[in-house]
Amino acid sequence: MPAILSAGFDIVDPMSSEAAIEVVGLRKAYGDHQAVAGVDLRVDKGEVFALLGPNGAGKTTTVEILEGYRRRDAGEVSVLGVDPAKADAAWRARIGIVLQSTNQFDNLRVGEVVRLFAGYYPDAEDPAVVVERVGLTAKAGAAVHTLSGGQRRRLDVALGIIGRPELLFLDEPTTGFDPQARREFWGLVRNLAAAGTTILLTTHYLDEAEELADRVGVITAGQVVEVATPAELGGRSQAAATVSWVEPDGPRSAQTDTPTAFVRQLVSRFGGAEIPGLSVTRPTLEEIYLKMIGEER
Ligand SMILES: Nc1ncnc2c1ncn2[C@@H]1O[C@H](COP(=O)(O)OP(=O)(O)OP(=O)(O)O)[C@@H](O)[C@H]1O
Repeated sequence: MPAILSAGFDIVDPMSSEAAIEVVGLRKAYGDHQAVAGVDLRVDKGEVFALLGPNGAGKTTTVEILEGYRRRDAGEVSVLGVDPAKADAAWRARIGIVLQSTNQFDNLRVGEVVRLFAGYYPDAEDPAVVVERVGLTAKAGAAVHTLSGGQRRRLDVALGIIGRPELLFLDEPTTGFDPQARREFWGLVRNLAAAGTTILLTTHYLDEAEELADRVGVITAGQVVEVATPAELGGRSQAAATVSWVEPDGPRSAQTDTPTAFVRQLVSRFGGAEIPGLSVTRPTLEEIYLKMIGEER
């Protein structure tokens, strides 16, 4: 070994130094069923990454292995530079997990539960600040069992972020939220991301993935079939556009790779006048995603 390394320097691989999560060839079977069948994944530090996939695709199994809650059968896994299967309390304090609600703290008050969790971490955030960030200040003195479903989920998020995690796991975080609560929650996630927190999100809401994620990974049948930005997934950015408009005798639409040229022709045909009902659309993330998983099934 060169002297410089034996003198206590770490070997830093420039390719992996900015990865929060690196997974190569991850496998996990339950009995005969191969739930995770060779997953490769890399999430960069500071990134918001969404895992998408149909029910039973292997998302939760993968995430639980990354969280250190489930053993793998094979593969290499590094989370914040540590193998979660061998992780200790110091590593655990660096990650945040938003668990599905338990009934354990039902009789405590919101502020009390957050303060209780703050005591588990070496460098916890001020509980009152976290309660404010998740929009529960007005409920700080309320018993947990009196919260609505959406308020309860915000409390789960508060408990996930109280330890100032470098990496936050959010498993289907807005299930059961009303539209306004979802938007407020998205704002909270954006603020966390802006402050540098890496976030791994699983969701069945394509609009949520599109709003929040820098990149999405689609898992089907235990394998990652594509990783891309929401704008580029499944060739979306190159997909044909649909131009729609209304002629005197009824609505029309056309698919085209050159919508600008198409609209220019329409403009000249309408003599420069306003074209009734004109719209130009590309496939939504949901349409692209459903096509992708339909092809995989
Ligand atoms: N503890 C377990 N024992 C046996 N089989 C399991 C267990 N947990 C998950 N499975 C199976 O492994 C497969 C992957 O499940 P997993 O929960 O990882 O999928 P998922 O993508 O998270 O699905 P969902 O979107 O429904 O949450 C499924 O077929 C599931 O039935």
